[in-house]
Amino acid sequence: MSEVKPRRSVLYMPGANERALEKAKTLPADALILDLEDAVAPDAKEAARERVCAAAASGAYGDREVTIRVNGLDTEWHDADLRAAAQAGPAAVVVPKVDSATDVHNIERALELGGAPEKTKIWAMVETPVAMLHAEEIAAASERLTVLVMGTNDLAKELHAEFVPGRAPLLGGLSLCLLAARATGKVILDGVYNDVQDLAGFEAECRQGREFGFDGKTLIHPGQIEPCNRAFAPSEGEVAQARKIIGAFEEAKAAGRGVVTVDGRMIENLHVDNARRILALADAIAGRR
Ligand SMILES: CC(C)(COP(=O)(O)OP(=O)(O)OC[C@H]1O[C@@H](n2cnc3c(N)ncnc32)[C@H](O)[C@@H]1OP(=O)(O)O)[C@@H](O)C(=O)NCCC(=O)NCCSC(=O)C[C@H](O)C(=O)O
Ligand SMILES: [Mg+2]
Repeated sequence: MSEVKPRRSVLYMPGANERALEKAKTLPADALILDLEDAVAPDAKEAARERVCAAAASGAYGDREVTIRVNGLDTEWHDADLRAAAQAGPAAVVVPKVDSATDVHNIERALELGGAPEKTKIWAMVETPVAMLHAEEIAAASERLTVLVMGTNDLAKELHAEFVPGRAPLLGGLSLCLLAARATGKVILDGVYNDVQDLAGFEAECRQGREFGFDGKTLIHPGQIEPCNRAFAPSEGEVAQARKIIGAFEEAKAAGRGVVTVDGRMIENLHVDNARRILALADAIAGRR
């Protein structure tokens, strides 16, 4: 099994907000997105770029993966953002509104020309109707692309959709992107929940994302981190069940059988693979400082 990195909670923070950048050093998020796009006003873009790149290069964020979200491909800031990010060498460059494999190839080339280290990956935001329809070609476009990030605010805006509990208007797009991520072996993160005071609504959306198969969720406020970590981590019960399944299957295999029941349910090889994935994620979470 390839290395498992927990990406349960991935917190955006405005790149111009010095206090938030400092605060993030102690927050229990698995990853951070230092934002140069939506959360930064045009006049503050250049100062934010410098601040964010210095933060990403500082090594001051411990185990947290530090990424930089650059401005979109069609903006006046994009090229300079990518050049500066390539030099800073974050864990990833998060690129908004990626619509095609060609976009991914252009980003990849710019990172190479900018001298980005191998460790700097591409996280592509999928947040337009075109991206939903091109999700597979985007996900498959490059090995450097390791993560798809749902942009559900932009997607809702483009669809003229409303935000409703259960997210019915967005489910088609979410499913297409999940299919694309799993078909190509990429990680996929759910979109943000905008009401930072509605904990019950947030928890329900985390549960839905987990049930769908998302690896984690993007967040906008520190108060969302702990409930999100809980929602996307295997529970004690799930870990115990995974161990039971693996044990029972090993016994059956030793007795020459390829199928067994655990608590009345059929268990085959594929269920054991899933149980191993759960244990690997639980171990990776336990191994975090
Ligand atoms: C949403 C907020 C504007 C709320 O701000 P505020 O009311 O000031 O929050 P609090 O007073 O409750 O803050 C308490 C303390 O926490 C710090 N804080 C707040 N948010 C963050 C954060 N994101 N990261 C780190 N630290 C944060 C405050 O500084 C307070 O600290 P202290 O003073 O020491 O007590 C605000 O939370 C915010 O700006 N959030 C991020 C917004 C953002 O990044 N938006 C862009 C990304 S989302 C997006 O673009 C989605 C996508 O593209 C799509 O299409 O869907
Ligand atoms: Mg967006």
